[in-house]
Amino acid sequence: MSGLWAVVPAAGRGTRFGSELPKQYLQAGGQPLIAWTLQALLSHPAIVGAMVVLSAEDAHWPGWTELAGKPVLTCIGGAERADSVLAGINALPDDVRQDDFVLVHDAARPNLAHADLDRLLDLGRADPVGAILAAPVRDTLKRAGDDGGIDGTEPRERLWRAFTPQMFRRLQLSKALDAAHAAGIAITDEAMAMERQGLRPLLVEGREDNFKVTTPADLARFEFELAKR
Ligand SMILES: Nc1ccn([C@@H]2O[C@H](COP(=O)(O)OP(=O)(O)OP(=O)(O)O)[C@@H](O)[C@H]2O)c(=O)n1
Ligand SMILES: C[C@](O)(CO)[C@H](O)COP(=O)(O)O
Repeated sequence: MSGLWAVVPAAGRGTRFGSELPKQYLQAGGQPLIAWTLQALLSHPAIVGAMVVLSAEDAHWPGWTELAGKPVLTCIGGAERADSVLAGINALPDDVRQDDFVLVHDAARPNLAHADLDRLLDLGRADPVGAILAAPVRDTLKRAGDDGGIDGTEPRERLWRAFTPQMFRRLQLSKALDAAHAAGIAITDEAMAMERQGLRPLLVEGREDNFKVTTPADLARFEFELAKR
């Protein structure tokens, strides 16, 4: 089975994190978060290269052209994450066929485990649509009122939290993203674009520690995870 390219959206500003430096370049364990993310992907035998999607204003990209002996390419993303993902897919090398699976993984998720990637690839490759890593909601969900009080409790049966990587076939995903963009629909993950096409990607349960670094508490959590390695 041929290897997969990973599209790594890394063009965000990290507004919710609140630092001057975009969060994907914040240091943990002696290197920027994006280095941990790329190493987690490129050290896996099934991943053959990474397309890192950068902001046009990015002044921090270290300029890697190879990591773990595999090619690292870059392109410029867009205003929204979905725009960046589409730019990354369109910039992939021509030898990535239209029906090849591609993996999309947030630069801001540095703690991806190979066991999760193995499971996603095994199940996703066998699925007619593709698959995403996710985890069932295990907490009670409250809807907040404007005053900070509880407006109600939401049913959580069969609710899952979507993670990345998410894996879909190149042409099918680019068409779905194009369609959502044309319809002016805000897409927050690749699966949502596929769902809009009437497709039902497979949910693959992944580890809760494959979290996205969004706030300073998440960075502290990743540093704790590193200390356990
Ligand atoms: N226009 C954008 C926005 C986000 N991303 C990337 O998508 C991933 C997940 O997005 P998020 O956690 O929201 O990152 P930011 O957009 O940077 O965070 P914020 O919403 O707090 O600004 C990150 O790796 C981010 O760099 C991107 O490539 N292009
Ligand atoms: C793609 C994602 O990480 C899945 O949970 C999430 O939707 C990204 O959301 P963000 O607001 O762009 O961080």
